[in-house]
Amino acid sequence: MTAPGNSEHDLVLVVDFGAQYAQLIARRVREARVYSEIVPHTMPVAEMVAKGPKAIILSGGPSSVYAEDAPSLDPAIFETGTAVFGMCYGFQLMAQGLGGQVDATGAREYGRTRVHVGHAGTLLGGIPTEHNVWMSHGDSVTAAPEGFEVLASTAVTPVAAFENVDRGFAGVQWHPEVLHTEHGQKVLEHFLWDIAGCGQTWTIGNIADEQIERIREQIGPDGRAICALSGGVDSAVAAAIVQKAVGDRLTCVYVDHGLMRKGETEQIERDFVAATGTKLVVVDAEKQFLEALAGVTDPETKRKIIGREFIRTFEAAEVEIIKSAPEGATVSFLVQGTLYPDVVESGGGAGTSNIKSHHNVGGLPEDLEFELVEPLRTLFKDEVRLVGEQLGLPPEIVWRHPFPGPGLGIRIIGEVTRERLDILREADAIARAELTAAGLDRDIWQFPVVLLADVRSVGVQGDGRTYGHPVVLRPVTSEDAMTADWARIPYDVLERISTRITNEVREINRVTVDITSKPPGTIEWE
Ligand SMILES: Nc1ncnc2c1ncn2[C@@H]1O[C@H](COP(=O)(O)OP(=O)(O)OP(=O)(O)O)[C@@H](O)[C@H]1O
Ligand SMILES: O=c1[nH]c(=O)c2[nH+]cn([C@@H]3O[C@H](COP(=O)(O)O)[C@@H](O)[C@H]3O)c2[nH]1
Ligand SMILES: NC(=O)CC[C@H](N)C(=O)O
Ligand SMILES: [Mg+2]
Repeated sequence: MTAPGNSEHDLVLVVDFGAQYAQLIARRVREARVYSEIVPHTMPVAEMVAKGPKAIILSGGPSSVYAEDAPSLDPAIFETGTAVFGMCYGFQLMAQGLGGQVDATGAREYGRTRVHVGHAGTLLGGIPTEHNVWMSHGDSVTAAPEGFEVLASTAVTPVAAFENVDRGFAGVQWHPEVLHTEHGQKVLEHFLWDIAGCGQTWTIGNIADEQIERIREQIGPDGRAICALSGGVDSAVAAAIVQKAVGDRLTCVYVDHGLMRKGETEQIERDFVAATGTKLVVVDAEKQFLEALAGVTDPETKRKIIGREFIRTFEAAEVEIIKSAPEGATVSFLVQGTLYPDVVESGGGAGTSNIKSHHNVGGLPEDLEFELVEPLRTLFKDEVRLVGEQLGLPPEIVWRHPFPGPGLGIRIIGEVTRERLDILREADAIARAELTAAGLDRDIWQFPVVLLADVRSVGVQGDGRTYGHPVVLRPVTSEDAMTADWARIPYDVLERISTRITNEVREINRVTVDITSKPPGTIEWE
């Protein structure tokens, strides 16, 4: 995305307090046709002001405003004459910095929460009095600062939104930037357009063309690259972009680590090449991965091992590729389909918590010798799907359910063994087949099946006692994986899945459904 000229477009700064959603806020601002940039909370106010922002948005964050080492906000920001909007932690910072009060009231709200709009004001104008928003907080504003009007409340949070339009200030306890919050974009637009007075002049450029150009420069005229290709949409789109940039100097490498689903490797070997015409090398690395994972149960340790073994596999593949490449050729670039959620969940922001180390970001080994090429690193899945469609990739690839790089390894709770993988593969194949048969693939974002391998429960089958394992069905709806809701799968479909799994997979005698949203849960169990 090219920076706008200073005078041409209004600028909104998103101050990042370690939020999961800073990049999402910046994106929503751009969708409101206003240019935005993210800055760390450590940037001095004078430096922010020097950028000439029309408005400043304060993000959420993991800390408590009253904690000793909490990222703070220089109150000078409120004297600059710039409009300010706070979300969650940012809202709490505004309350604290302007003379209100924030406390740990014990009222915690995670996920879907009903808000009641008592007084719409400018911020909540035209929005239904009762609506659902997505919350993720443990602290609450207990008193709004003087001169502010309280606009909304929830059953346990008396001050859930406020504004002082004369000074250009507003804030909400919830997350208007996430998909699951109703009317979130409207709230943001009311702030940007009606309170801060931002002009609607910004248009989003053509992501694919911009990236192709950038990658052509990064790899240079002679460089060669390998692409870590999984058959999923992210790496397919990344590969397509890089192929357009450097042509056949790109080789794709698919790793069968033994943690894939039933039939997946065969499908990729067959369909992917047919659909895209890429050069594909398939590496059988099952033994290597399972040996490295033997005896390991801790989720983060699993993730780091898998991340490391991926890189070791790519290094070995590189050596093979060079052997058959023209004389003097070297490969030093590794293309990955890394998306922004992979980065932020791995703790890759200013003060951002490490939620889980994605194998392709936080799970990379320290001695990585490849230079990474990640054309999708600032994007979200729905944007990637759009780029995939623009590039002409077939719908079976663009709309495939995401499947994490560590595969079934992070869906077996306990040690990963070949036997357990086979059990899970069977259960997973049944769940997927029934979902497809019910015509629900496009309604569901993802449908992990999780094997609780160290848990056993008593059952009765064929008049005899069984002592088997439970599986958890985890169907969710989402658009970008940043937030998710549990999917309301029809009972008859659940029934078919349950009956088939317990009939057909001998080791499983119980099927359960996970009905937790994200937050507080994540999509995967590990
Ligand atoms: N089995 C694999 N072989 C080679 N590379 C892989 C494999 N699994 C994952 N990767 C690499 O890790 C990246 C991140 O994995 P991730 O699952 O997030 O993306 P994806 O598989 O491309 O898309 P999707 O999210 O649709 O599954 C991939 O884009 C790819 O570069
Ligand atoms: O390639 C990946 N490598 C990983 O290490 C990884 N961990 C989670 N995921 C996927 O990311 C999305 C969000 O996951 P969570 O809600 O479980 O954090 C979901 O779509 C998950 O399937 C991963 N993908
Ligand atoms: N999501 C957030 O910004 C949370 C703010 C603060 N950590 C709380 O729990 O209240
Ligand atoms: Mg994948």
